[in-house]
Amino acid sequence: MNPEDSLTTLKILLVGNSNVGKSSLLLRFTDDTFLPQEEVSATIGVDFKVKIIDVDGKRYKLTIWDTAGQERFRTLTSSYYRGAQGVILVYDVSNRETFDELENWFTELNTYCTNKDVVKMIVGNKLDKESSRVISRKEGLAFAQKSNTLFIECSAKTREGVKEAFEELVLKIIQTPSLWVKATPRNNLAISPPPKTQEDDSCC
Ligand SMILES: Nc1nc2c(ncn2[C@@H]2O[C@H](COP(=O)(O)OP(=O)(O)OP(=O)(O)O)[C@@H](O)[C@H]2O)c(=O)[nH]1
Repeated sequence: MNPEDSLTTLKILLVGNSNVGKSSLLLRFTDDTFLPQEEVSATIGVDFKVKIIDVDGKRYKLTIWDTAGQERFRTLTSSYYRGAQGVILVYDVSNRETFDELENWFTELNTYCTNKDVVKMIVGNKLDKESSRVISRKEGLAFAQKSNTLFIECSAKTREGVKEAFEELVLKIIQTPSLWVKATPRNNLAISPPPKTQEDDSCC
């Protein structure tokens, strides 16, 4: 058996307006690469990548799904959300419209997400464009707090904050036991135990 098959698999989605940098964040996180503007094309439908990461001393297999921000390229919305444990809502710190439209992304997420405890994170991307920033960190954070989500600013271009965003999201997912559903080859859905804590060690 491939050792990767026994890993806990977590499904994470990237949503947000077109051009905010969802595909770039995914590429930076999985391949540590940033494509020049002329090589970037809009996502059509859905794309996904797999990445193995270690968080809190344990190894996880992430399947990270990237959707098209443009309405005309969006397909299969409900199947995309099904079973997701984490959702990253991305906006561009230099574009107010992408921030204002986060409300619509929340509505879509609340309509289609099957996990009621799904962990949500708001990510303000393009932090490197400091001189054209229109959403302050304070405003982004206030919205995230109001929406009860995690928050981080980052730049797919400079890599600042990207790894931290995914790691923080995964950490929160593993701290949410109701999301611990693991696919195994024999019985399709098995609940895996929550991570061991210090309390466990001291118990009995
Ligand atoms: N300066 C800067 N530009 C970025 C950053 N991230 C992405 N971009 C640029 O923003 C543009 C859009 O990036 P994409 O990753 O294709 O955006 P997307 O959200 O996946 O777009 P859709 O596929 O249409 O939904 C590209 O020209 C990227 O090079 C960043 O952190 N900083």
